[in-house]
Amino acid sequence: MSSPIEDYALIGDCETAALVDRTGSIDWLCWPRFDSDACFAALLGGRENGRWRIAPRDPSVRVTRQYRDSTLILETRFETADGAVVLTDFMPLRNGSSEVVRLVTGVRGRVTMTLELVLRFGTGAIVPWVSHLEDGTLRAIAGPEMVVLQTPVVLEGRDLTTVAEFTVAAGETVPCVLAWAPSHHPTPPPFDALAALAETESFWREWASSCRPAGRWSSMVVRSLVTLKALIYAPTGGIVAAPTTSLPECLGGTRNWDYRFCWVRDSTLTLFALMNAGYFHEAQAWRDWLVRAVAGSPEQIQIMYGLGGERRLTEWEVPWLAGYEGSRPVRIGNAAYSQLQLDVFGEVMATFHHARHGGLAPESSGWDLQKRLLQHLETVWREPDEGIWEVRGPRQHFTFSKVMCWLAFDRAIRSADEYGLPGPVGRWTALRDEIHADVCAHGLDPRRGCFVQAYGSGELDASLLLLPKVGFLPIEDRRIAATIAAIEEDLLAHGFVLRYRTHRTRDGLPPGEGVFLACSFWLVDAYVLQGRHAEARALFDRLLDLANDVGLLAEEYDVHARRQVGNFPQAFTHVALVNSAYNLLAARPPAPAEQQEEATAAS
Ligand SMILES: OC[C@H]1O[C@H](O[C@H]2O[C@H](CO)[C@@H](O)[C@H](O)[C@H]2O)[C@H](O)[C@@H](O)[C@@H]1O
Repeated sequence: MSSPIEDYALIGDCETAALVDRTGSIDWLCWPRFDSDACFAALLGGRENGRWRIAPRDPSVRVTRQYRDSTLILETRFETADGAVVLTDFMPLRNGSSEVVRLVTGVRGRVTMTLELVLRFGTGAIVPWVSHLEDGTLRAIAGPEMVVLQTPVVLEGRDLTTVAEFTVAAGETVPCVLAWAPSHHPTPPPFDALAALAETESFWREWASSCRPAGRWSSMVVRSLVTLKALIYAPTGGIVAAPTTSLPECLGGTRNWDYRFCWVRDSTLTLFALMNAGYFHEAQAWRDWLVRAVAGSPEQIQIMYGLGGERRLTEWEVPWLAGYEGSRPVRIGNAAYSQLQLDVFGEVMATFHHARHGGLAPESSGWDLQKRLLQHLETVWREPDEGIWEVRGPRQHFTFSKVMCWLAFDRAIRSADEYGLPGPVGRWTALRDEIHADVCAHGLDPRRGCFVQAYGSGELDASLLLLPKVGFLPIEDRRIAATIAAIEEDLLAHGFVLRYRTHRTRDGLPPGEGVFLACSFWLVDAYVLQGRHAEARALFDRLLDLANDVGLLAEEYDVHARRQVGNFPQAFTHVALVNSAYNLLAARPPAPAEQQEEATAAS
């Protein structure tokens, strides 16, 4: 059985990522891309579905771990009765090859370690053919894939598993390097693990050093940004929503989805957070990715794509995996790719508008693309859709979707005005005003005076917290105040925010899920706008407390089980965290005592 979600840490090389638990086991790794088949899938099944564990043979008295400063290099320290070792895990940035490096360094005494490598290609199903080459390399091949293990440790094959036992004394370092290559390529050459460590460290340090300081929240903000950067597929600029599939939104339930794709929504929001923190290079790469991905007929625009812009993301269920704590089915692919979600138009237009402010290099095809999107939006905004939450029930006229259509035209008008870009501005203005009137007429509950989830519905929806943030109505507007109050009354669980009441909404799925962390950060933002600073800070700090020991958050949190749930780590959540931190920071100047605290945190 896998570990609790919060026991995992992320390592990655900006093309794929792995999850390592507190016992030194890598239980998830898709190779060579985020969306490839996994060779370690124990996360969604058992050890027989593939994992790589390096840990002390005898029980550890204490396990602590941390990332090395602002990097993606994980250090797990095991204390045993015989001494202490540090296991350093990382994936070097690629330079033609792809590796997972594990270094075992003795800190005190002499510690006997065990290594157990279970390679199962095809996401936990295929046992490869394993051979020991003359130079000591272990090579595993099945079909198109090859994985090799290079280490001075003497390896042995037992029960379709590679095992070893070795002792590390204080001051010694034992390297283990696992490399992937297509099976028709030559076996990867010997790899200098220590040189790679130094290069990887300086890459991440340098990248993190240009982050705009976030006062007392700097370390959590940097961790979130490093995580977001790790989710960007470097060759194309596409951004995955999370590196995992099918971590359940409800333990033991069926709300299990594949997030290893690029949602236009999640990607734009990620960029927003990165730009907020001062990163524009990634924005440029993603804009170019988007221009390529949506090229062609505007009617065929999708809400999500593959890493390279692939369009067919057919969803299927994996029969051989038992699922995370029995949460089945395990899904690969995501049927949401063919949905209509009107909010993405607003998110795209807002992000590009923001990027212009930040000085993103002008590019004519970028504006052309945006104009084409608006042309298409003009023909579809009156349609019902699946909405931001991607319901699998009947389409509805979701209020948030319509508001984001308003936003799309509003930001286009502003871009045209401020940067002298060609319109038709008059046409966009008429549409913007028409949508605004439509939402105010149909998206409001006349009895309570608050906005509701969908036209004609009495249900609330946490996405409505974003209405003042995008400027649809001012925060002082009584309808906005009523909406925030109604959400506080109806959607809070232990002070955190549910997306909506699943048992009262036709989302096509059995009810029940955790509180949605991004939505909880949106409540922080709403409090900031309302000037409720103490409540905003209190909620923000409670949310930060949900992060695991290395600062990572999943999509949701189960307040009863006190467990993280949903895919992990999730971009959406970390994006919201970053934005809330900057919003809180900008809200008011810190008191003198806090200034001192923040200066210490930033140094
Ligand atoms: O629970 C229903 C839906 O859950 C997923 O969508 C959620 O994740 C997306 C990626 O982070 C996010 O963009 C969306 O707003 C969330 O609702 C899943 O991908 C859907 O297929 C599923 O219907």
